[in-house]
Amino acid sequence: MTAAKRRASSSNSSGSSNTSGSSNGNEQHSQQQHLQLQQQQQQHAQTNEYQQLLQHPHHHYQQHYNGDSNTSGSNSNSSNTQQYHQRQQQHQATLRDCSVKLPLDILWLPKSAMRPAGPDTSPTDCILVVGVSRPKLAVVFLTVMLISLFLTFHVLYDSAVYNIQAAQAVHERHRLSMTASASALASSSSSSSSSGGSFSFSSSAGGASNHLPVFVKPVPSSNQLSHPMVFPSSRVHFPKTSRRLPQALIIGVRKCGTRALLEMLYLHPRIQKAGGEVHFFDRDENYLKGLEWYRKKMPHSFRGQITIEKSPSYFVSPEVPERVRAMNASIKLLLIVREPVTRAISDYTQLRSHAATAILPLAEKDPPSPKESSGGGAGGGGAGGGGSGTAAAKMPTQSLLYAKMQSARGYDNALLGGSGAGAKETKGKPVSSSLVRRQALGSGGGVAGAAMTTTTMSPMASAAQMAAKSFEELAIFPNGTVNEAYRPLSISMYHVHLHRWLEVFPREQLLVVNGDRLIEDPVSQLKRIEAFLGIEHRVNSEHFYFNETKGFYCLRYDNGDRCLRETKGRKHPHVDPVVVSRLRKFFAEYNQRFYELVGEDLGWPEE
Ligand SMILES: Nc1ncnc2c1ncn2[C@@H]1O[C@H](COP(=O)(O)OS(=O)(=O)O)[C@@H](OP(=O)(O)O)[C@H]1O
Repeated sequence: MTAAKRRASSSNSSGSSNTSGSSNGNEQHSQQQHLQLQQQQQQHAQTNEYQQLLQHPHHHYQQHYNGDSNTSGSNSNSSNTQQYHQRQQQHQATLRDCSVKLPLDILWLPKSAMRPAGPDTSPTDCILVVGVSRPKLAVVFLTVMLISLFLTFHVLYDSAVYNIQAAQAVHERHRLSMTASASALASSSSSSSSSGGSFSFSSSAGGASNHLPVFVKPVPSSNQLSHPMVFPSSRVHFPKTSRRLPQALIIGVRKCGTRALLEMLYLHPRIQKAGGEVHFFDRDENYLKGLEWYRKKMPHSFRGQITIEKSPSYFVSPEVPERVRAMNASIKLLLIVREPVTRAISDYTQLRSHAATAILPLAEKDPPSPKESSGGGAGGGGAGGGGSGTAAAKMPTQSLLYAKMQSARGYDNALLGGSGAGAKETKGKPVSSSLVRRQALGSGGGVAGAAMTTTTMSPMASAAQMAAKSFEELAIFPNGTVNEAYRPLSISMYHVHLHRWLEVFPREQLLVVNGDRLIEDPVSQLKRIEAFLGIEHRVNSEHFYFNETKGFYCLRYDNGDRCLRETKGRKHPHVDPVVVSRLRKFFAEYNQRFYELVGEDLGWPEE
């Protein structure tokens, strides 16, 4: 207690004794003052004790305990003393531990060190004085701690964001695959003929994204991040997905296993695929829509993934190589080939199947008039062609089927023996074909094709003929010569088409995949392709199992086993071995030229 306060206290107390009997009011007043004074004295004593404690904590602590034992007076005994000593030893051990381990001197204060913050505050408001012996070190220490905390948080945040995005991408991949399957079912009649019936079970993204139902929310584009960022994106690169133009193309050949190849490659985590055949480079109406249109047909992919699209008709369309180079001169090209005669028979089998499916429903109803169907093609009849849009709307099924058949005729009239008006394309979108024929076949082709024009024959008759003719009839003329203009045969003249590609792209940019080997031993072919694409070897035998019923390898994805659809691996019709032999001899020379171009002998039989 200070001297001034002591004086005030004594004068107050003497004043109160002097006036004690004078009046009740004075008495109450002096009692209040006395109480206040007592409180102040108490607080002052506590402050002194606290200051002593800060200066001599050990000493004070001892006194504190001593005081306790003194108050208990005669009750103090040996067990109390023992307890006290034990507690004191524990306490001192704590002090020693802390001061040794840390670079800072930390003073642990007992609970009794907590004191009211000031005379005006309530006893519950306490202050704790923290003393730092080395303030600079403490600042560094605290800063390091704060930075590590921040970085830890940041790393956790980033990994959470990454996981969310990755999950979204996987979900999107699956969702698009499901949607594509659904839309493929819905539009199978209009698309299967044009895609050669090759729309697969697991098509995803790409063209399929076009058909997303309205209730499916699109994935936010790469440029819009749907989460707040700790750092600006220029400094931290979150793995983003976006639609990218393909870095690799499966350019053909039709019926050589292009779908199987794409699905097998899709087993690789670095590969993203466009689901449907986009036909960007070979169809003028698509090509004129521009690269942005094409890009939007591509699936979402992470940076570092390779987007692949396959449209087998690219291989045989003369304008395609230049167009592809204009998009990306360093693009990687995959060409899958198969023994040419088997390929031609496979082609014939598919064309005949399309013709048959086109006939069946039409036979039950009157065929639509040519006028009604004139605007159609695969896109369906209606207003665009000058036909009756209303009529088309009233008979969607019939129109669709008719359109499908017409589109099949575009290529499939080749089934009747020639290249025909629409022979260049495969999806009922006629583009000038004479040039193709001249380039591919020289002067020999087109005789039979010219004899059979689709305009002179009713669709049903045409389809019926398509379905009725045998492969032998179509491939070999009655005089025994080979019908080179027959489309399934002309496509099998690989060297003609490849020549055009190699005029535009260096040989190293093109990998020839053996389709016959892909059927028998997919892993060996995929290993080559992985190396060619510059991605690590990931697809192995665990990803496949042989399906006895189907007679083909089926694929093991993370979420289940799948085989290609039944349009892949159709049973081929029996073809007269004499015809097969005749055709093999015919192709022997062409095959040799092809081997020379690719620098590899694929060993196809010559008779
Ligand atoms: N694993 C597996 N499963 C099923 N089918 C397989 C497989 N691997 C290759 N193939 C062969 O692929 C042939 C179809 O080729 P494409 O996919 O290029 O046809 S299409 O041009 O897209 O229509 C198809 O031809 P066909 O047998 O004549 O139907 C198959 O022989």
